[in-house]
Amino acid sequence: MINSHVQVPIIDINALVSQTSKSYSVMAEQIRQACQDYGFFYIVGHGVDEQLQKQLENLSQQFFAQDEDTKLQIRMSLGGKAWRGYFPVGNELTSGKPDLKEGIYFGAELEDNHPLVKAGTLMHGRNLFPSNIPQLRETVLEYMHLMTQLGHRLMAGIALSLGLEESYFADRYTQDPLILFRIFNYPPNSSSQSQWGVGEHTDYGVLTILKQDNIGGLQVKSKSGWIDAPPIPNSFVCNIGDMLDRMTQGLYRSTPHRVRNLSTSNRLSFPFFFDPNFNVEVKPIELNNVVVNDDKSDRWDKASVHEFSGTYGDYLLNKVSKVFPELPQTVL
Ligand SMILES: O=C(O)CCC(=O)C(=O)O
Ligand SMILES: [Fe+2]
Repeated sequence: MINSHVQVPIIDINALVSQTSKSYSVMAEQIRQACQDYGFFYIVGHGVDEQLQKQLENLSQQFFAQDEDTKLQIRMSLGGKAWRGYFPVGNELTSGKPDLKEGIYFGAELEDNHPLVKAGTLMHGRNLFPSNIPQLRETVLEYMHLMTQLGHRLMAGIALSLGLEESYFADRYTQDPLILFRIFNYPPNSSSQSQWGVGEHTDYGVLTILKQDNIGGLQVKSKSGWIDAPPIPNSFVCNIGDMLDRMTQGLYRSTPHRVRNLSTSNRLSFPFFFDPNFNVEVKPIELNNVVVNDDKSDRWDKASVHEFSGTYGDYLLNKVSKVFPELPQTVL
């Protein structure tokens, strides 16, 4: 059952990205409300080049339309410890169940002599790009660059929404963020038993910025039940992840969400994950008047993000090792 009376709020962030206004107090309040009530919000007025977005969509469509063997030329097992490349439908698990989606994993493009790559750190390294669609490389790199800039501005907005100084997160966690980017293709449900494109989960980091095409299928678990987050032209869907839940002691919840493509066409989506630096320890923020919310029973995985200790990398690797059990699992 979907509750169609409740909607994820829409926030215009033009002032935040163009930095034209000295006062962001109204917007900061909107962000606070949205993060507390939904853990999700749409952004408009973000200024991300529409032409580039269109190009990204077209090239991605072109990639997924190819036969499996061609797509497998950049398969994840060739990406080694960097965990980059293509995975076919059914290979990624959410809560132990295969998702009805295929996709490509990307991340910050790091040279072999980068210290983290030299140390053999999982999830760091070079991307795998398809040689037969050469424009995809520059388009993805440019898109990740713009999303990274946007991520920094949104974290400034989130800091303000918590009554913190604008640079709070940059100073402690996201000066050099962990960047992961994925392109997913959700085929239509062919069988009568409709399968989840991605099952119920929360995201792991601080902030996800999602571009979705015009098909729809994303659902968010709001306080009044599951609601749709339908496509809104030239918007992005933002949601907060487990690390922001942890930092705010549950004031900003990492909200469960899931996807089911009930249309008869493929659905493309482009989640961009703006996460804390891999090697930093994520600690609670000293917030005034915050009632700690750590009710594990209502979390999808019955786990507490508040109990773990260690770096963001430790948290992430523990999670993702369950998603792709067959990939390299050791850091060194
Ligand atoms: O495809 C979508 O709309 C959402 C994907 C998602 O939730 C994720 O990758 O974490
Ligand atoms: Fe997600």
